[in-house]
Amino acid sequence: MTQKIAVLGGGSFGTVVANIAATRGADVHLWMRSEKQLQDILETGINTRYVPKYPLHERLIPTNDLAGAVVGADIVFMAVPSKAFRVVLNDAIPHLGAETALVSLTKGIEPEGFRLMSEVLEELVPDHPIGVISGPNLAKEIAQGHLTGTVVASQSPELRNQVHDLLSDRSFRVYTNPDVYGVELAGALKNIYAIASGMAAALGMGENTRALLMTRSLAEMSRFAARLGANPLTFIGLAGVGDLVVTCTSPLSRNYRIGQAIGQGYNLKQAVKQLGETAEGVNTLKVVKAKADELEVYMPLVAGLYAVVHENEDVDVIAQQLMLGERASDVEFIFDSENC
Ligand SMILES: NC(=O)c1ccc[n+]([C@@H]2O[C@H](COP(=O)([O-])OP(=O)(O)OC[C@H]3O[C@@H](n4cnc5c(N)ncnc54)[C@H](O)[C@@H]3O)[C@@H](O)[C@H]2O)c1
Ligand SMILES: O=P(O)(O)OC[C@H](O)CO
Repeated sequence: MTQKIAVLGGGSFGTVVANIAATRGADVHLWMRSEKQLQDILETGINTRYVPKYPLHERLIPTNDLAGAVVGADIVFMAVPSKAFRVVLNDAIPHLGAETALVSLTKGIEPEGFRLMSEVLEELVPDHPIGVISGPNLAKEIAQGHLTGTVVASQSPELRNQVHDLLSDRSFRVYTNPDVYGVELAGALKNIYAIASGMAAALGMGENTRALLMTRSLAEMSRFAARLGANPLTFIGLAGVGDLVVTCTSPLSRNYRIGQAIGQGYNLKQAVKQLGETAEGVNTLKVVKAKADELEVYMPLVAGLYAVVHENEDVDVIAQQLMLGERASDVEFIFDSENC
């Protein structure tokens, strides 16, 4: 039987995931709140604002009727920014079927209580199968047909298989992982380091610097994640290394572009305004800095970036402090730092 899929959020990533599912034969309802955007898609068959030149499949039904999109859906994919996630989910809940699965595509953290989106799902829809998708997935590259890998994480093997079968196609390969928290945390954390990398590029720093930054970012992310109970090995997969590589090197990443703008001398407010799209890393940086301070996790890059982005500290001064920081081990999950 044809599956009914709902994707809530008509931005770049929601649109490409909806289109892949439609191309694979599902009936897909792509919900967006903007009437203007809806009319544009109905008239042109393209989401011009977010993914121009990407024709949408005829099975993709754009709509602003949330109830109509969600009723009878086998899977609801949540594709709104983290700040809107809880509100949109609450609006959708009355229309969910008893068996409907929910999968988050969102890479952010709710500031109150440091909740990841899977935790918001567990809190609000505890009886439904839930999962998350994360990985090196620049929406605009997926739209261009570039070969792409992603990760679906869920504690339910049935849901992992269901999403794998729904979204796998010639240019989109789906891997699975049971570590929901680790996959999701990796996707949220890498946005922070993409800002730092964009900034370093704008300041003319070299490839040695980029390699140093990305490798130490990975060490810092996994240290923090391990302290929160995630499996640090998850970070060597696509959701960790993979996504860190793509967002720390590509100007298609909005978080990277925020860093570039700050490196060019714009302040945060100007950089966010200029971007005009979601850059989750800006808030994630704040939330993670507070959590790292609370848990006393050593995160020098987060502390340094926070000082530059949110406290207007001089980037050269912070970079010097980082370079002259305390003695540290290269690979800390293997060697005890006391013996290095
Ligand atoms: N774009 C990508 O390449 C990409 C890839 C993977 C994951 N993500 C993640 O997916 C999430 C969504 O990102 P995106 O790129 O699609 O964002 P986007 O900025 O392109 O679009 C966000 C969409 O959500 C809508 N929205 C915002 N607030 C809303 C609200 N209160 N109610 C209803 N709709 C609302 C906007 O109108 C817009 O249609 C983010 O967490 C992002 O990190 C993005
Ligand atoms: O544009 P960004 O920085 O939100 O990154 C998009 C995706 O997360 C890349 O995997």
